[in-house]
Parts: sequence; C-alpha cells; structure tokens
Amino acid sequence: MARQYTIGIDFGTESGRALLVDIADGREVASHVTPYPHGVIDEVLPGTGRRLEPDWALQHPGDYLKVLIASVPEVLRMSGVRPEEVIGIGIDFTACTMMPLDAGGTPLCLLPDWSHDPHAWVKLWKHHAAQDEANRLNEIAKQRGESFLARYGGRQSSEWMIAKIWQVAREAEDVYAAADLFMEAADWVVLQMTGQLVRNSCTAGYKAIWHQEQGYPAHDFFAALDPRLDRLTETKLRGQVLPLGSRAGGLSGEMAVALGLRPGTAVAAGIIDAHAAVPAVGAVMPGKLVMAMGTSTCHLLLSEQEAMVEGICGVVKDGIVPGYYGYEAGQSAVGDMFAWYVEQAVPEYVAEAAQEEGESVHAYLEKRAAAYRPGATGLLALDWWNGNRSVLVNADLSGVLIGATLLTKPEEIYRALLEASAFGTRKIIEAFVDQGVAVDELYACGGLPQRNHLLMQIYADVTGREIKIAASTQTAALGAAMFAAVAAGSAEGGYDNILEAAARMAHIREESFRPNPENTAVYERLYQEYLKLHNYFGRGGNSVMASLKEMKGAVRA
Ligand SMILES: Nc1ncnc2c1ncn2[C@@H]1O[C@H](COP(=O)(O)OP(=O)(O)O)[C@@H](O)[C@H]1O
Ligand SMILES: O=C(CO)[C@H](O)[C@H](O)COP(=O)(O)O
Repeated sequence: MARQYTIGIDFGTESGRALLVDIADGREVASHVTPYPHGVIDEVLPGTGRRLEPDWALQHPGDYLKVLIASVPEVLRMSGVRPEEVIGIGIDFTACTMMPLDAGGTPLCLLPDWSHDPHAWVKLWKHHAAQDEANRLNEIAKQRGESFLARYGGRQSSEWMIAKIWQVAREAEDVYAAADLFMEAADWVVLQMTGQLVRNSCTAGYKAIWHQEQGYPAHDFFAALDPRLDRLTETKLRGQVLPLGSRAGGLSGEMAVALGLRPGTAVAAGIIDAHAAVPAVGAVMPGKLVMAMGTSTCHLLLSEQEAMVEGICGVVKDGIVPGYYGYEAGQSAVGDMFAWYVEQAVPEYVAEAAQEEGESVHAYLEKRAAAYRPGATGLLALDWWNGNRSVLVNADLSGVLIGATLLTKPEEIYRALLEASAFGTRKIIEAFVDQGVAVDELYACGGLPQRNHLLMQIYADVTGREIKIAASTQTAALGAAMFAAVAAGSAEGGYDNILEAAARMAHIREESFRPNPENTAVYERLYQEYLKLHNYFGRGGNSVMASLKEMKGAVRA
C-alpha cells in the first residue's frame, strides 16, 4: 500500500517547526525549524521605537506565515514525499496567543492605521500586563458566584483571552472598537490556510471560558465586567467551536501553491502546543501526567472525574482526548528561568570556561551542579521568575533565592533553580492528588528532558516517581500530525479517532529516570521548607512582591 503522511506544525515561543510524519508508525521523516524573525517583542515596538511597558510580550503575525511558507516546502524537499502522499496538516500553538483582526481577517497591527499601537499586535501567551483585569474579573466572578471559576482552579489568569481582551478595551478603546474579531493565533493560522472562521475547543475551553454544553458565560457576566464587553461572545468572539481532530477545512488554492501541497488537503482544527503532546507520548488514558517542559512547563492529565483542583489552569471535558476530562496546570518559567540565569547572571569566567571546554553554559553548569548531593548547596529558591501559574495563579509573584553566602558558586545557584522548578511541579501533583485526581505515572517531553539529565533526575527524586521520556524531540508537532491524520479520517487513509492514531504513532524512550530513595528522603525535608517559603510569599495576604512590583512601576513611569 502507498505510504501516507501528515505534517504537524508546532508554533512555539521563539520559532515554528514543521514535522513530516509517516502515519503508519509515527516515523518522523523530516523536520525544519523557522525562527520567528521578530522573536518575542517585549522591549520596543517594531517600526516605532516605542518602548513597551514591563510585562508586555507581543509577536508579529507575519512570522507565523513565514514558518508555513519556509518550513513546509522544506520538509517536502528533504523527504522527497509527494504532495498527493500528504493527507493532512495540523497545527499546535502556544496559547492564549491572541490578536485583533479587521473584518477581512487581517491583524490590525499589519494595517498602517494601527501598527503604532501595541494593542493592535499579537499578545503572546506570556504577556502578563492584563493582571489588573484578571484580578478584577476574578473578584467580580467570585462575588456573582459564577460557577465557571471552579473549572479554572478558582481563578482566571492574566495570560488568558478575556483578561487580554478587556485590557485592550480599557487601554485602547479605539483598537477594541476597530477589532471585528479577537482570535487565537492557532485559529488565525487555520483561517489563513483554509479561509474558514472556526475556533478549536481546546483553546476556547482552556483559555476563553467556553464550555462544551454551556458555551461562554452569560452576557450579564460580561456586562458586569465592563459594558463594552456585553455582547463580546457573539460578536468579537463569534465562530463555530470545533472538537479536536475535526477537519477545519481544506487547504486553499493559494496556500496550496505557497506550501507545495494539494488544494483541499485536510487541515485539522488547532490545538494548544502542550496538549498536543499528550497523544504523542501515548498518555491517552487517566493517571498519566504529561509534563511539556520547555520555556515554561504545562502539566496535562486525563481523568474520568471532574474535580475542583486548586490553581489548575483548567479542566475541560474532551479538552485533550475525547471521553475524558483534561486537566492543565503549569509553571510559567522553567527553561526561561534557567536561561535568565545563564544569560544575565553567571559571571564571565563561567561563560569563558564553558567556551574553552566546548560546551554550552547550561551543559557546563549542569555537569558541575551534578557533583552536589541534595541539600549540599544550602540554597532554596522559589521558581517564580515569571510569576506563578499553578497553584497560586498570580503573575505578580517573583523569584526568591535564600541561603546564599560569600562562598556560593554559580553551579550551586543553577542547581537550586533546577530544584525549585521540581518543587513547583511536586506542589502541582499534590494539588491533584489532594482532590482525588490520580497521578500514577509521569511523562516528560519538550526540549528540556533531552537536554538536561540532571534536571530530570532531580524531578524523579523530588516527586519520588519514575519519569518516562518521549522518544520524539518534537512531541507537540507529532501530536499535531496525529490530529491531522484524524482530520483526514479513515476514508482518506488516516484514523477515525486520536486513540487509534496514538496506538500506531506514539513512542516513548526505553530509558526512564527513577527516583533514588536517599535523594528523595532529603528532598522531602527540603520540600517542607519550600512549602513554608511558598506559603509565606504566596498566600495569606503577604504583599512583599506586589509592593516591590508596584514601586518599580511607579519609579519607572
Ligand atoms: N541544557 C539546558 N538546560 C536547561 N534549560 C535549557 C537547556 N538548553 C536550553 N534550555 C532552555 O530551554 C528553553 C527552550 O525549550 P524548548 O522546548 O526548546 O522551546 P519552547 O519551549 O519554546 O518550545 C529555553 O528557555 C532555553 O533557555
Ligand atoms: O500556556 C501555554 C499552554 O497552555 C503555552 O502555550 C505554553 O506555556 C507555551 O510554552 P512553550 O513555549 O514552553 O511551549
């Protein structure tokens, strides 16, 4: 039988990558990465010289199209696969990464009238400047007893759709008025490929308070937030919400030419990047916690029950795999926090020594940090360099390091940061377990498990659990390629559902990380200290971090 392929495209924080996959067995035939030319725009708005305020993080939508146009033809060229052998294309995206569009579907930032206004640009998932709106939204929803809050761990995050839209309405009323639609970047790219205005149930469910049976919250909730938001859901958020694995449409003629594929090739509804990784490691049944570890970490878990778990990002029925409640929790800086240390804080001699040894600063520090036993550094950190996503859901929180002395070495601090991120994950696991949502096995995927073995061993030791590692280094793209095979359907040689696709296409590595009982015992004690710090700075009205942030804003203004 002729071979058939799908292409999964993973739109990450810094770059997008296309992966061409053989759907018979998930073999990854070719992949190609296109860095976003504009990267993450968090200091100066392009073309204007205008400085952005702290906590802003924007992107250029043209960069996403560059990924399509550069990487898709490239994987076809590298593999020699013919267009007629590609039966589907699927995308996954960071989320909530959203933008305002005009009535023709053009992002406002691409129009000369609006390009000077930061609110016209794509707000990346880690844009945290809508914290005020998120705080107010949470207060109002709580006062009104809105039942949706329980599905989001009790709080909506500043990273998500409604807070971000409300920030536009409050700070740039003209941009808000000019926006015909607000769209997730995932859905906008699908719109560009197919001409179909559809939304996917994954971003709508996790990021925009949409519920499969109840839809969006009622008008009076939005009106209570702000009269301008009154009809938001049937105007600027309109569009049919499609379940995962649906065929959003066929590739348009123009896009087919640009990408080198057949017109009409099935395009799947989009999915959040981290969520796409779940089928890609085969974790399609309850109790398997998948950690998508990169710039940030997303924790994904399936369950047969819906429970109120503190500070989770959300629980969405059928949100990852049909038939189960899909839970998401997360840490908003993981790789980013290590990168901050490596790029901003290590002394020059470390960078020079790493260069002399022909390795990256990460690898150099990892090797040296591995020489310490748990507890030997005397350091403890809170991993809140980009706020706390779970379980405190507060972007105003910031990083802490205690125990430093005149003798503290850079590799010890590096190790303390790795440990802090592991403690953050353990806290999340405990939040699930405390509510009776089972966590039986851990799976890790994303860039970090492949790059940093010490990190993974620390995670196994801190959580006291074995960690299985994805075989693919492109799990999100592989998951997107699986959903593409489902969107194509069995009639075209694809699959009828994601369980079938996962049974054939998912792989994990033979090697896993197992906890070392001696290390686990020491980490148990350190974790209890971590909890004290966590609760001191994160709960009970302690406002140290918020005050510092407020003062910084006021002094810089
Ligand atoms: N050896 C390493 N140890 C720890 N962190 C690393 C290492 N190498 C890169 N990183 C960090 O990993 C993150 C990138 O992760 P990756 O999964 O590739 O990307 P993304 O999250 O954008 O999909 C960056 O923040 C980078 O600084
Ligand atoms: O919040 C998210 C998912 O819900 C983001 O998509 C995710 O955190 C992006 O991270 P990364 O760049 O590490 O893939």
